[in-house]
This record gives sequence, structure tokens and C-alpha cells, in this order.
Amino acid sequence: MKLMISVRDEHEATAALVGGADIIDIKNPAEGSLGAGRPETIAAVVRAVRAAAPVSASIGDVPNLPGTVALAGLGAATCGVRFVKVGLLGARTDAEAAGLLDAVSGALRMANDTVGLVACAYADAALVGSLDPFALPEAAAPFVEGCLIDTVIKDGRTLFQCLPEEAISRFIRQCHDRGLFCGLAGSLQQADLSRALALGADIVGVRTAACEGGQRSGAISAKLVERLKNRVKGLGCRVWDEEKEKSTGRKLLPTH
Ligand SMILES: O=C[C@H](O)COP(=O)(O)O
Repeated sequence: MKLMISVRDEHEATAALVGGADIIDIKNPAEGSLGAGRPETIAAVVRAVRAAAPVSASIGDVPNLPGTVALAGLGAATCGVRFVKVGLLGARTDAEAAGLLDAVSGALRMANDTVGLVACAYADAALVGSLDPFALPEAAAPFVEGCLIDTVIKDGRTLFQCLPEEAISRFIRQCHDRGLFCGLAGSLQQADLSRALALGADIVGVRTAACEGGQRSGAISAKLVERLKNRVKGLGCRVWDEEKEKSTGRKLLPTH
């Protein structure tokens, strides 16, 4: 299981790498759960990380405007990231989700073939009228390399307080059955990491628990990242299903 740390800028990216993060995810917490960073910030993080880890860039908790979102995806893809991550906040149906992802994946192909797309739905979608997260893997499968389930309301409630483990397990299975990697996020704390691994998650995405003061508006602390990483290492790592990698022809884990 890989530890993905969501960072605001190149300074936080460096701290996350020092702490042992496996994946560097760029987001702007001031603009939402998956708020988009500015292009110059994304480029600065890519330069700071170099080849030390895969870099993903979030393009926001997006509205249901495929053209607008595709342009945002193209912009992020030209900054040298390995993944573009899109929060499907404005999609209400699987058809709207597929329409958005089709538009963004077409834009990424204009940039280059090495940039993968990651679709994100929300465990607390019902509170904001967004897409049922369990409709995501099926709708996203033709366009993405992986899916993430996160929380849109960052009030400290964790993913595991929004959904029962059985439901999270179902989401992970839906992804794996379609050859997609699956990430879990949503105010995850140390204690949640073992649950995520036991359920078969491939990636855990964290910001708040890696921030000084335990506030996602705080700064990423290398020490706190190291503590999270040691916890993940102490839990061992899920062995990939070689068959699935062969059958999909895709590395199921992000590579850089
Ligand atoms: O990685 C994405 C998540 O939004 C992490 O943020 P969080 O731990 O503050 O919920």
C-alpha cells in the first residue's frame, strides 16, 4: 500500500519526500477538498520532486462542464505530472461522470500518453448531491488508471466515519475487478491505515494527519509523514495480483 501525501507547494513536497511519501499529490486546500494548484506551483513541485516519486495534480472539485474541465486537465498535464486527479463534485449521474472523464482523458492524450487520469468521488456525496461513489468505477473504467474515494466536507469526519468498512471494501473490489487501482482518503489518521490495508486499498491519501497542528491548513511535517510511513511499512505491503497486471497490461500501482 502506497502513502500519498497531498501538498500545497514545493516546500511541502520536499518535506513529504523527506518523510518517505510514495506519491506526491498537489492540491490547494483553500479551494476545496481537491482544490487545484496553480500551474506554476505544479511545475515547481515537479521540479522539486524530479524522479523521486510519481506526482499527481488535482484539478479541483469540478462542475459538470466537460470543456472547462478538459482545459484544466490539459493545463495540469503540460506541467510534467504522472497523474491528473479530478474530483467529480458536479457530476450527478454516471453518464455525467463518464462525459467529464471522456473529455479530460481526450485532453490528456493531447498532452502526452504518459499522463494517467484518476477519478475521485466522495463518501459524503449524498450531503452535497454529488455522484453516488459506487457508480464511479464502472463509469470511469474506460478513461482512468485508478479511482479515489475521499470526503468533500473536511470537518474532521473520516472516510471510515462516513462509510462502513463493508461499503469501502465494495468500492475497492469494484475498482480491482476493472483493473483499476484504488485510493482511500478523507481525514485519515494513523489508526485508519491498518483498516485501509486490510480492506485491500492500494493507496492512502493523507493531508490533515501529516500537517503540523493537525489542521489541513497547517504545513506538512516531515516527522508526521515519517510516522505515517513507518506505520504503513510496519503493516507490510499488499502483494499485487500479477494476473491482473498481465490481463490489463497496466501496472496497477503508480510508477514514475
Ligand atoms: O489526498 C487527498 C485527501 O483530500 C487528503 O486530505 P485530508 O487527509 O486532509 O482529508
